Amino acid sequence: MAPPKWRGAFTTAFQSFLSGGALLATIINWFGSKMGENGWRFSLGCAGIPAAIMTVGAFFIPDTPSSLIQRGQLQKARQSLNQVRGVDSDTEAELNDLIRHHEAAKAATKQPYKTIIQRKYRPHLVITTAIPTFQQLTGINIVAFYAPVLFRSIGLSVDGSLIGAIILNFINFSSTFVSAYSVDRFGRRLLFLEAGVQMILCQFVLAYIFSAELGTAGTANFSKGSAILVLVLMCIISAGFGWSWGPLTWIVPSEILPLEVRPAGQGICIASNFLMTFILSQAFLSILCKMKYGVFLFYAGWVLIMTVFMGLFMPETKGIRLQEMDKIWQGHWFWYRFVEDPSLNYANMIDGNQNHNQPGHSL
Ligand SMILES: OC[C@H]1O[C@](O)(CO)[C@@H](O)[C@@H]1O
Repeated sequence: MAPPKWRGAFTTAFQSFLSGGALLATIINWFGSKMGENGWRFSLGCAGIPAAIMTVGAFFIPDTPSSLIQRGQLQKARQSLNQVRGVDSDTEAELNDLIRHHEAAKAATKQPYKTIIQRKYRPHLVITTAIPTFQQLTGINIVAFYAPVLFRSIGLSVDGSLIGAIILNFINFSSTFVSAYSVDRFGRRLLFLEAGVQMILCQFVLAYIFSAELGTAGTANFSKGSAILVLVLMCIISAGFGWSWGPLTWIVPSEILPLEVRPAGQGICIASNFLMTFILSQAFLSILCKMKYGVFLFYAGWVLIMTVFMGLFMPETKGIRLQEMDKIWQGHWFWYRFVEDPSLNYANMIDGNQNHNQPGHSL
């Protein structure tokens, strides 16, 4: 529904609300911690408020043009598209594209999971699974879930640890706005690559500080200066995450998945993310006890791998219309061999040439 030019900024709102919710929850918990034994009831009760807003708000969400087309309401779809794009814009071409994709989707949705494992969807499947899995391997939820515990272990008071967690969440939330501003101007790849380097460097320095202050015994006391440095470095990691892997994990799959495999792809994307969140949060304490400061090197290693992966396999998708997304795979140095090039096939049909796909240009 979002115009391609501003699609990244619009989709970033999803992550802004997620991290905004986490920030609010941390603040509520901080108030809860001051309320004595009923504090947890207050914290838990507040969780019902957004659920109520969502339930009521659902009645006011407008239908998207795609959904109207799926239900055969073409006239309403046209009106809806005109409403979104403005009455002056020529929306007929876009409407026809959407109808064409819908026809393809209808043919494929009988067996969506069987469809998405076809060879021509390999780039979509790999990227849609890799990004949400990697997102968790940045270690962000370890920072999110265990920040107060980590802050306690470096000598901060209970109150100080909760405030530290609020600061971290605030940085994470604010940086999603940096992403909203830059993602459609500078592109997705730049944000992935820049934030990757930023997070790796901070994780290395964190490993060094923890090893120098705590060694492997984990019993020494942190100096105040080091404790502050730890908080600052974690904030820098949080900021990098907030303007890259946080929102881009939802933006990229939503823009690369063609309609015919979109439901299956989105399902795989969310499932990979939640599965990885579950595994890492369950394993974290054991990993921490075994690896001590090495846990930061563990995550730095993963961020290095995923940054190289993005550099090699993730084409730029900024401003590309969904209907034209095929072209970016056809022009990619690696993925071109998996996708079909309809224009070449058409050419073959006309002049009988047996052309093979050639990468047009490397993205
Ligand atoms: O994108 C979702 C991820 O982002 C966070 O909300 C942090 O900002 C994580 O808790 C979650 O796993």
